[in-house]
Amino acid sequence: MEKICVAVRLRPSVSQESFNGNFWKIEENRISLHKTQGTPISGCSYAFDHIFDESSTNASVYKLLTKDIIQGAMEGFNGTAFAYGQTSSGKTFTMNGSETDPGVIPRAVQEIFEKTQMMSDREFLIRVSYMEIYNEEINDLLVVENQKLQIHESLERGIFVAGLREEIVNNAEQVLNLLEAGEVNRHFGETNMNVRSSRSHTIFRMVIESKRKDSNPAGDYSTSDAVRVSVLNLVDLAGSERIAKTGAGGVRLKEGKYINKSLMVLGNVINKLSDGSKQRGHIPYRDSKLTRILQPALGGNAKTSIVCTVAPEEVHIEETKGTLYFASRAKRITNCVQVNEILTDAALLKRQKLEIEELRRKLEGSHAEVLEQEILKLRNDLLKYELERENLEMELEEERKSHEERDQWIKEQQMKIENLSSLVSLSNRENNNSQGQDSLRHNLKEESSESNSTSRGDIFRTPCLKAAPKSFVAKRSDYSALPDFSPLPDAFSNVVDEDAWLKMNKGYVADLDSLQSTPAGKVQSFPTSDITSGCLNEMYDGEIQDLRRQLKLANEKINDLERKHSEQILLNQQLMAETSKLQQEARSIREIPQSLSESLVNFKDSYQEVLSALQKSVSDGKLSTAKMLSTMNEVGEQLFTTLEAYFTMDLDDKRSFTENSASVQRKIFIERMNSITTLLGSSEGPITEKDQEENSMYSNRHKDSDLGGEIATSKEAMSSEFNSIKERYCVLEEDLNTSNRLLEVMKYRYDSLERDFLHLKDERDSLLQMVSESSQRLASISSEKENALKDLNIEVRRRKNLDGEVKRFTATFACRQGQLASFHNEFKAQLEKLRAHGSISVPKSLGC
Ligand SMILES: Nc1ncnc2c1ncn2[C@@H]1O[C@H](COP(=O)(O)OP(=O)(O)OP(=O)(O)O)[C@@H](O)[C@H]1O
Repeated sequence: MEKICVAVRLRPSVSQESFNGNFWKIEENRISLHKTQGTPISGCSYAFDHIFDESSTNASVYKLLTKDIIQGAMEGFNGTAFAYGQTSSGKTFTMNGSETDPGVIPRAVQEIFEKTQMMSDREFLIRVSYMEIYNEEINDLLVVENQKLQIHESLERGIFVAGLREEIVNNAEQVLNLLEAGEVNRHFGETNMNVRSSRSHTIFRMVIESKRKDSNPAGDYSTSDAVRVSVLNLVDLAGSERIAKTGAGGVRLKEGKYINKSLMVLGNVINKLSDGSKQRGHIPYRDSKLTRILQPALGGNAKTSIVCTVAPEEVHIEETKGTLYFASRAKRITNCVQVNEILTDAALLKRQKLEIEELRRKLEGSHAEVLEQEILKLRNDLLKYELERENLEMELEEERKSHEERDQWIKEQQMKIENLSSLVSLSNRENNNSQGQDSLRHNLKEESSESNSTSRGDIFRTPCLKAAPKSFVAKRSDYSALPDFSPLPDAFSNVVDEDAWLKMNKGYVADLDSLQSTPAGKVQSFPTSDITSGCLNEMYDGEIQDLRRQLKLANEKINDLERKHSEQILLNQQLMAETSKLQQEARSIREIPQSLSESLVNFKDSYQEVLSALQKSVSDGKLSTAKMLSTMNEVGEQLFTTLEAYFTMDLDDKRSFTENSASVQRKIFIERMNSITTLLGSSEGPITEKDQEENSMYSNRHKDSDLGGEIATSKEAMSSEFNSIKERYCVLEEDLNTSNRLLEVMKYRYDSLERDFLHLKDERDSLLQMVSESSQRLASISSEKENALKDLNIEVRRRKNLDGEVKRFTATFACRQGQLASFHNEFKAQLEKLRAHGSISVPKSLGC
């Protein structure tokens, strides 16, 4: 356990005026606030590991605060150094420094490469990355395009930023150039407090891997093949700021809120960690990206130092108090630091060889040939066993790998089954609501695109990582395994205002329970290597039963839908028949006026033919006036009777009106007219005496009556008759319009029914498609499952056999070791005996 090293640095005053108010006084490692007269203000005195006054240099800060961390990093310990403080208090100055006084980062880089030269017995591989957290988004400062990167966590890599560029570097100059390039991409902005204020938190990271050089093959068995991997974070935080003082507005204001919020989360994490392990409870690392990335440095496996920068001006006293309070809390945090070593199999084997060689050396010097031979035999045996053991270990390793692959495969299958289940249940829901079809299809699409992208594990790799020498990173597997994605709170952009700032800087401990928005991670249980095939069977059977049940339900729903669909079709057909009947009716109604007008034209033609025939007969003197009049009368009567019958029949029952009945009436009339015309034409010769007599009789008969009046009366009757025809025609037209409207409505209804029908058909088709897809998937999953079970059974058997073999081998090995030990003891005893008897002179060094 190791405490975090905390220091405070007071920057030189920027104000020209001399102090005439309260001021900060530094005595050794204590800083306290004093009144103008010099008396200390109670409760405002703080002690830290180191305190740097205005005259301090970056060199001294580096020496006291970071040098140890760098040494640790070279030896395999993780390390973090960061600067915290209000805006314009000197964080960037401390971390980056100036040309004349380089800061912590350039000094650290320089020293690391100097040390790699000095540690000539080890070979190093160093990678660097540089990122910023701006408005709660992680951006790569080495590659401008790498923006909004995500944080992930995996067993092998711990917490890491996916997609962050890692450059392999060979010398300090290369790193400083990268830093310079990164600085260009960093977010700075001008505020009232600082013309070049950092608007983001930056993390400069170096990953140092080292391995002892194999330069001593002659048999220095004290060497180890372990690879040390350490991560060094050098962090320049953005400054906490009072909105009122910085005069921030617009973009600056937004940035300020994000900065304050993340620093508040950092403060909360520090407060929680400083509470002591018993009262700690949940540490809200996940509440900000900054704390999530710095998690190992805060209460984890890292040597950590914090330099808290403060401003001496009286106007900043409140902020300085806040920073000092933060520093005091941080001082209480203890980390659990350990070397990060990866032991290779070769290293383990070497250790064993070393033990055997020691044993051998002890026995060396004996002149007894028998013993020598025995030793040789034992050595040979041992080598044989070692070989066997190596083979077995290799086999075991392979088994383990294939087991892991199988586990991974089973996990994938489980996920597929889960996806399928959710798909089927979604389909059930969707059946009840036809409008949800689109979203279901969308889900299907998503699902398929997801399955297409299972190979997208690449995004978790560090894309630009240059290939390291294979031998060097022999036991480091690639990082493509699925990492645990660490969600961060969405509502990060919640306003953090002046009030929040004040709380933060007065050491206010926020209600952490309300901040703990990160739900505890759910542990998904996957079948482990020692799970029995029976358990797997049960598990899969249960899932498949469940799937089948859901499929059955879906089928029932589909059947129900199909039944409804056929009912709709029946209704549709009825409506269509009705519609076609109505259409026919409307068509015949529409034809009535035209047929009427045609008939009228025909009547008119026939009537005019008769009239002209009469006129001709009268002018030729073939027909007497009396005859003409009586014929006209007859013709008129005939015409009206026919018309009356015609219209009465048509209009009273327009439904039964047909072209045939109309033409029959017309034909009768025309025939009658033709016969009159023929009759008139056939009456030849001049008017006879009889005709004249008839004429005179007719004249006598009608001499009192007015002929003109009679004609006028008949004209009136005719016009009234025409008027009534007109009225009936209007009525008919109205009826026709109504029918047309009715027809339109029917047409519209028909169209909508047709649309519904097509829609239902589509739905049915897509449902059928889905069901067939689901069935196919189910079938393929079942066959895959069966195969997996078979493989698993074989695997389990093989594993058992191997375990047995390993046990047998270990027992034999132990037995041989025992034999060797007893032989050694015996040999020693013999020597002792011989020495005691003084029969031979045995050198003291031999064997004892
Ligand atoms: N110890 C120091 N000696 C000399 N100058 C200093 C010192 N500390 C800070 N300064 C100067 O004060 C100014 C503000 O410092 P700096 O930019 O490092 O503050 P900061 O805390 O990083 O601010 P911000 O949070 O706004 O980025 C700079 O001009 C810097 O050169």
